Amino acid sequence: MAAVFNVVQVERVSGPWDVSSSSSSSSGSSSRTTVRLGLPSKGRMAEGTLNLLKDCHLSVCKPNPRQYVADITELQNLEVWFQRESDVVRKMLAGDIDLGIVGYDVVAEHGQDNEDLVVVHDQLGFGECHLGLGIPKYGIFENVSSVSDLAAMPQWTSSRPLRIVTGFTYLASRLLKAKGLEHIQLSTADGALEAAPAMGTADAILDLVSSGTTLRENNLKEIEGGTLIKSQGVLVASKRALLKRKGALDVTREMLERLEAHLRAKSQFLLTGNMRGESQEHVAELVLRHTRLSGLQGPTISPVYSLPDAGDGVKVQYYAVAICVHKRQLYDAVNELRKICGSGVLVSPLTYIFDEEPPRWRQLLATLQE
Ligand SMILES: Nc1ncnc2c1ncn2[C@@H]1O[C@H](COP(=O)(O)OP(=O)(O)OP(=O)(O)O)[C@@H](O)[C@H]1O
Ligand SMILES: O=P(O)(O)OC[C@H]1O[C@H](OP(=O)(O)OP(=O)(O)O)[C@H](O)[C@@H]1O
Ligand SMILES: [Mg+2]
Repeated sequence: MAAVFNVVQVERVSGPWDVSSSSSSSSGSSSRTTVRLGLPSKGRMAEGTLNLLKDCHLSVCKPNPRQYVADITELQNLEVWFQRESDVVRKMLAGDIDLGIVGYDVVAEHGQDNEDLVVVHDQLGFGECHLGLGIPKYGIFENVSSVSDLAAMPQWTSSRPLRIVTGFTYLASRLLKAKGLEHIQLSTADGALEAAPAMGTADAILDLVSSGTTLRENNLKEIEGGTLIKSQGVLVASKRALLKRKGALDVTREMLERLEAHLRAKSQFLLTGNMRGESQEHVAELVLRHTRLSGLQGPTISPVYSLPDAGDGVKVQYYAVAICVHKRQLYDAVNELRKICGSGVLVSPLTYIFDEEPPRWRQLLATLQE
């Protein structure tokens, strides 16, 4: 097991990265003319990141796991660097990377509240987990079900604090006290933290949880109030880079727009069906009054022209209705269209829904002006 910190000491000691040195760019960063995007080189977040970018038609070519530099054809003047997630954040603070996609937990722990970091998109929809306390189900913890129960246990004193093992010492030292845990002692380890209580090397753990299987398999439980942060993949940037590096803000905007538009579209299907009706207005009325289908702004309705059996000239008997529906509502939507005599319903996936300027972009510009 690595170093043991007393909470009070941890607060005074700099983290793995001395943030105070981050205000000066590392050598060469100011003369660099390309924009750099840092992506996870391995682990859970690597695949999710590459898949999401691919779905946004921002394909990063990574033919082998040992390739650490790449580019994205669609984004000019951009270099992609594959790094461990914590290094993406550290290098961003040092001025060596401008933008990155990593788990929010890594930004919170290794960014250490540095004001240069700005989360541009906070919900990329993969890598969901939370940082939570895990305590044994057995022994003195058997009836402990909340952080307040844990804090109220007479066992923890300044000479015998609650020993918590975690890879998140910065967040632990910042957030656990605020939850009322007075007497705690932090220690760190690189992995398999869940073994520590049974080994007797810690009383509790503070680690990432997603399915909860590892906790369960090790006879540990989560408790009410024990979640410190929720996390998922985020797009993060260096404010200095966005303000000073030529092209950084343009690349960020394009990435943000594509991500927003894709993440919005991902949950939707486009339905088109033909309906008999007297006019576009009549069909619109049927759809709007007799179904719960309204699409983004409302249904799009267009005439379907056909040649009648006898006579000349084209005739309109059908109208095509196009509507976006949530994937979960697909079957209900098809039935609703059928109810008002819709037929031949085609269903297509959507790649993007570009709306007006994304609120996250406006938010970013406001943050940059602060
Ligand atoms: N159940 C989970 N456990 C850990 N991380 C998760 C989980 N679910 C999502 N994540 C995300 O994945 C990131 C860690 O990924 P991973 O465990 O593959 O890398 P790592 O811990 O850095 O590598 P290693 O485990 O080899 O040291 C976390 O920072 C978090 O954002
Ligand atoms: O809630 P679960 O779905 O069970 O996931 C949680 C576990 O996954 C992670 O470990 P990882 O697999 O990264 O192994 P490591 O300890 O070697 O990093 C994390 O540190 C937990 O131990
Ligand atoms: Mg891990």
